Amino acid sequence: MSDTAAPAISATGLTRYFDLRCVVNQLDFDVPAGKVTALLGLNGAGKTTSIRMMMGLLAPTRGRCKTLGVDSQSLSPENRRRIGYLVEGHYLYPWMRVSEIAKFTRSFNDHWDQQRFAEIVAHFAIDARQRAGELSRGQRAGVSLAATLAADPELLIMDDPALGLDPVSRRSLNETLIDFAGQTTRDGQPRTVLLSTHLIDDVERIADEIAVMIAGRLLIHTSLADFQIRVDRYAMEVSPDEDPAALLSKLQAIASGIIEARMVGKHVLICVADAPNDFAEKLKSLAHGDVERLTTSLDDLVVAYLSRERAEHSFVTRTHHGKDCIDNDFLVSTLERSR
Ligand SMILES: Nc1ncnc2c1ncn2[C@@H]1O[C@H](COP(=O)(O)OP(=O)(O)OP(=O)(O)O)[C@@H](O)[C@H]1O
Repeated sequence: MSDTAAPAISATGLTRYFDLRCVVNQLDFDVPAGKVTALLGLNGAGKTTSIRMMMGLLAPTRGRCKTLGVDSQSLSPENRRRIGYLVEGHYLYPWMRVSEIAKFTRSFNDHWDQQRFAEIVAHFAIDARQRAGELSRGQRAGVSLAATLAADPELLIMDDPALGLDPVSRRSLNETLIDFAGQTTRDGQPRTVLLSTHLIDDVERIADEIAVMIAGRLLIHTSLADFQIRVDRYAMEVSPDEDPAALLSKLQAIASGIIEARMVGKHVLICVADAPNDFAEKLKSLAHGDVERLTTSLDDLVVAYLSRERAEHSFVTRTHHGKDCIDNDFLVSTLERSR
């Protein structure tokens, strides 16, 4: 899929207030067609509110959003047919058998794929004769997923679909998603997935792109590979009487992308984006011992961003103009002592 194709979702200045509180703040966010994009953020970051505006279920206070090329506030039933929307909770009529849920849902869906429904249901080890009320939470998630995907959506938006699922159900969900995202629709359109989640391990398995929201703002949006390449962690040994504020200033003087610096025991753990080539060398000149570049999981990197109270260093590789934009306006770091 070419990166120049029109985005599946394109939000411009999307903003939402509840009373006087701004919960989504000037969101510029393109969700590329044909890719799986994971939207991350702490509780209350504004993910669900953003998704509801993208789905046309909530009006923005300012700004706008095009979903599959149409203003999200004016999506027709035909437009909506191309969008699958799955939220956590997975409500199903408890008295319906799984097979009846399929029959019921397909009755208002021209593109229904019964084989896909049956395969997904089987993947979650569900007997189609069971009633929804008898299913476990994971199985209910499986039926909702099957019903959503059997409708052959071009755009799939999922809000925390794996919430509360056991590891086996989560694996089934992830495998189903990977399989689904890799296929085109019956009309030959690439499939796009936007997934809000707290499960970073899952993101690593299924997402192409990662977007991070903090306090209503989009802080990072880039490819997963780029994120992992651009963000690094180091451990630097320091003297026990090191002054944290002075050390932080020195760190910021050698790299503008300091995301987090935490004192743990006699080490400072530093998370940095776009570190200059000589960063490790310069750290050595500040250290009172070893400097080590840490092998770091995606979880470590994301948590370093999320653990800040305020949005700090950010990079959004996917702008409307397709160019990289590094926004250091939010670079306000504090060095924390946690010993
Ligand atoms: N209808 C509403 N009225 C008032 N405040 C709301 C409403 N909906 C959401 N909020 C507030 O907006 C903020 C953002 O909520 P939102 O559900 O978008 O966050 P989220 O990132 O999806 O969080 P979570 O990860 O917990 O699902 C929260 O502080 C929430 O309390």
